[in-house]
Amino acid sequence: MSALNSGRPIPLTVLTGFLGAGKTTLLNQLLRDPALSGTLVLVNEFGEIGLDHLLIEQVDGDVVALAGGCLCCQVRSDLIDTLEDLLRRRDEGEIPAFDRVVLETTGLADPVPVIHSLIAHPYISLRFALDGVVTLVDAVNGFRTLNEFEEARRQLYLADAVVLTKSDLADAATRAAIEAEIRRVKPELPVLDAARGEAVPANLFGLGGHDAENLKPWLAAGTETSAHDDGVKTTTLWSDAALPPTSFGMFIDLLRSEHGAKILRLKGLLRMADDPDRPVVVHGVQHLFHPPRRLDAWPDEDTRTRIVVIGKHLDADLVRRLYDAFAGVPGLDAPDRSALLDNPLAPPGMRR
Ligand SMILES: Nc1nc2c(ncn2[C@@H]2O[C@H](COP(=O)(O)OP(=O)(O)OP(=O)(O)O)[C@@H](O)[C@H]2O)c(=O)[nH]1
Repeated sequence: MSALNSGRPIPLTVLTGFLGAGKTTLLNQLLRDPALSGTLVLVNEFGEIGLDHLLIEQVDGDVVALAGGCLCCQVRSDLIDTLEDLLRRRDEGEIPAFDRVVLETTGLADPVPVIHSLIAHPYISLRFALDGVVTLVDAVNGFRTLNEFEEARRQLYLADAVVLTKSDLADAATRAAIEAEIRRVKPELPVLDAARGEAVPANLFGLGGHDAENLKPWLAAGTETSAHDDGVKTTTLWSDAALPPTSFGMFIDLLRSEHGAKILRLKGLLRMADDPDRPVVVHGVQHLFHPPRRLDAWPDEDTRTRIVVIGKHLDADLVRRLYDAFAGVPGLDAPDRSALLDNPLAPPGMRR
């Protein structure tokens, strides 16, 4: 019997994890599993423009049907409003009667207010039951992130299960150290290794929900969204022109070598000159840049290059000017591509 017919609350899993930990990647894997048919995925994004909902099986629009009987929707303003609207549409038969929800939070989200809204709201708490908080920890960057960001620590404290991602990219010592750190913080927590195929629905769902008693100290500590760490800002770059592949490589190299320590996350959908109809997706997470991936087609009608950079104390104007120089956007007082590449004073790797 579905949750609608039985009147039982709909289980809701919060999927959290710092910027670039691998939440969208894991969701895409999960959505291929028949165990998730009937699931609604809610994507919450940080930044002027969102790319995540486009990268989930490349869909756009309001509520979209995904292959395998799942739905996908973006939290546009407020989580409670979005959930209420979805319930109404579900109850009126406008959208299929989903019987599970997975909420992907933004990487910088403090999960406490999210969970508080879900369990304290008079109507929402009747219709949804918090099934668990699944926190992704990136084996490569996890240590630095846990040290530096209160949001990352809270994500770990509130977890009912941890998924360790990118252990395939970490050496044995780094992997062991991050696992030991997770166990130090929460010894009883199940730690599932994504690279070993342990992050499967059977291990991630039905975690038993949240014990309100355990949550009380956190909720008492403040239900307001904690301010993002000082100096964290999002910059969005757009460009109509197709980028020569070499230019983009150089832009990334320069950005990483000169400003890498200040970059928390870079995500881009790029229009490249060699094949403008098949955009390239790039992901940077702190110093780690993942191999670019080519899509078969643009995920929505916007075929411009879009890049979102989340930085800490990163000079947004400088990033924009650097990008414009490589993208060939003329600007006052800005170097063009050849000036950068032919300049004998350019940083190593940039000279021809
Ligand atoms: N090698 C490897 N790469 C991974 C793994 N998980 C994620 N990635 C890569 O890490 C990058 C970021 O992954 P996403 O899934 O976009 O991360 P996210 O947590 O959704 O990112 P935000 O939405 O910015 O917080 C992508 O290039 C992924 O392909 C993993 O277990 N191993």
